[in-house]
Amino acid sequence: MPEGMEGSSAPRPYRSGFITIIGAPNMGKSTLLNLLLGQDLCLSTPKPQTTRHSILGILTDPGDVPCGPVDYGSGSMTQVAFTDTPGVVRRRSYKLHDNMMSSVGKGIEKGDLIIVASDIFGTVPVEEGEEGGGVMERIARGAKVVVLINKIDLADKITNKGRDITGEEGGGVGGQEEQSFLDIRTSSVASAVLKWRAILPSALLILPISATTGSNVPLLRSIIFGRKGVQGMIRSLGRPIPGMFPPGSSTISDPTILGMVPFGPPMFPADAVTDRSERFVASEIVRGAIFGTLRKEVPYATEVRVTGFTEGEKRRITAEVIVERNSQKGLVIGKGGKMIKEIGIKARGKLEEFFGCKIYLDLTVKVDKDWRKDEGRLKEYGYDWDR
Ligand SMILES: Nc1nc2c(ncn2[C@@H]2O[C@H](COP(=O)(O)OP(=O)(O)OP(=O)(O)O)[C@@H](O)[C@H]2O)c(=O)[nH]1
Repeated sequence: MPEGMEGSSAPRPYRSGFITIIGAPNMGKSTLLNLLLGQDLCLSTPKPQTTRHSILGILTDPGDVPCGPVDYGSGSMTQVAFTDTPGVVRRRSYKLHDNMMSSVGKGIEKGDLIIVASDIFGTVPVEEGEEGGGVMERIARGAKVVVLINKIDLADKITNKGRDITGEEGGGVGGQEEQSFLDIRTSSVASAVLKWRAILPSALLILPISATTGSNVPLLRSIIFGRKGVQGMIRSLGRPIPGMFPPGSSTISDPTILGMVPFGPPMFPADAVTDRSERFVASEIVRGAIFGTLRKEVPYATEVRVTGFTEGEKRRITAEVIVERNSQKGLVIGKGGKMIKEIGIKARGKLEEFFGCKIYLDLTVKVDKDWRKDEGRLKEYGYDWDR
């Protein structure tokens, strides 16, 4: 039994399960998971296709959770292992894309609940078959699904301000009418909800959120963990948006909410955050600094390999930045080493924040021609075909 899990053999007081977050590139999947976890585990940048590996983020809710039909009180516990997956790409140009989509498919297979992340700018349907990683087929075999319409903080930018999303007469701002759900009054959000309801009629919930401002994320969390009072929380928010709940129901019934995560003993120690190694996290942080510094295609052609990682209060991390061409090597290094220095400063700051200690970072740049096309090289760089 893993350390910290002693006494977890009785299955009933626990719920534990996998929730897989999927969606098109740049929908805010990683931002959302970081917010749920309360730390920056996953790379989130304005560039699409930042996420290349599926990453498990573990959240354990230790108490005051009604874990099902029976309220077990403060000894109850729910553990959710969220999987952040790469954005679903339609055009696969490299073996790397095959690996990314393979991990989406594996995540979908593993998920007890699938969260489909979308945004208000144009819903990208999850297609059947390879492009969608088989999500429709998985739902047909019993996976539950929740759709999130992210980036509602930007809704005003693309739609008429002040329009009541319920579409009912007299629903304008400042009237005497009942408050519409969460006071989101933009038609873009309302039409996105209806669009997704048509695509995934069985979705348990279609919820507008903002992963940057946190709008509705506490509600999402309470729903996932089946917290006490969640029904009241939903009711207090006002009229539901048409299509938010499955046909025929105006809210989620208690058993459905409480059943999002199945019964079972915890899968990880209560203080676990991820199943990934510290070296992996370090390589992702350096890759994030590259995405945040370099332009156009270059970040996509780079990989980071941590070659040295010491423990202790002052850590030394050595890493290779791998590129595909000599010309890219020049761009990564920059005039007089300016670029690599900037990447190093950004990465070191984030590394120190994550690991909570002083970091010495040594970066070197290396060319490995066409590494993205070569399965063997991908495996060597940690692209796992089994997860
Ligand atoms: N305004 C706004 N921006 C957001 C929100 N959520 C995410 N973003 C931004 O959207 C961009 C993409 O976010 P990510 O979390 O990297 O998206 P992703 O879906 O993981 O992206 P892939 O790596 O392509 O799969 C980043 O610049 C985020 O800061 C949101 O709710 N509102």
